[in-house]
Amino acid sequence: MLPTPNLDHITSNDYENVYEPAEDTFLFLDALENDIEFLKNDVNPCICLEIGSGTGCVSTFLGQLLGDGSTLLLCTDINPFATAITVKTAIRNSIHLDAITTNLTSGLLPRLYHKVDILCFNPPYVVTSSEDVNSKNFIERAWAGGIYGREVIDRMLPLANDLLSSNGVFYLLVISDNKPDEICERMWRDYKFQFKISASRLAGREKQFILKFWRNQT
Ligand SMILES: C[S@@+](CC[C@H](N)C(=O)[O-])C[C@H]1O[C@@H](n2cnc3c(N)ncnc32)[C@H](O)[C@@H]1O
Repeated sequence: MLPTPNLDHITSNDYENVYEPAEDTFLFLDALENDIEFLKNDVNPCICLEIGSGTGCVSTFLGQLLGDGSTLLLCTDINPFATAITVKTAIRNSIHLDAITTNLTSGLLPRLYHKVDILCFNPPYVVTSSEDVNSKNFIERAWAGGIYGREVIDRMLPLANDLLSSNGVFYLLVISDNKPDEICERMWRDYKFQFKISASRLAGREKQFILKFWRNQT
């Protein structure tokens, strides 16, 4: 396994405002590393986009896995502290990426000259009240997913359909409470995305899954 990105520039004070990498983050890294030959050879990405990049650990790791620096790495996060740290993490690990503070993909489209080939989202997925989804507290906003933990996820699904290139792939982290079967059915029914569970892990009592969606037979 490639070493995880160096995060020693991030202080405990930073983690009061930015989601600290946890089991879900590391499951994401595993799923990307397991798929790297497929991603390099079959997807051959021009643009990768991570929504909700937090510390930037996932996108920086993806940049390291892809290795040649020719893929444009873009990140968004609704939290300005997160986008600032995402850029620092990339620089600390000699990766170039751009990070934009915005809600999901708003404000991003004018910057895209090509559809997205690899889309990653480790969303707020914990079941909470709907009010918590729009909390002013950035840490709460990192995990609060509203009803069934699906409120942010459900806003992202149609955007994934709009953004992905024809051979693009979308990795989405979910937990059992989010009803992964229903998400997959919806992606197939509404957008004809094929799907599989790319990785899964029990973290405490929570079963986490990385769902992988794509359009073509790959
Ligand atoms: C579970 S954390 C994941 C962070 C990081 N990707 C990781 O794996 O460690 C979810 C991230 O999504 C961000 N987020 C929440 N709602 C968002 C939205 N509407 N648009 C963009 N980012 C959002 C949070 O600020 C947080 O950084």
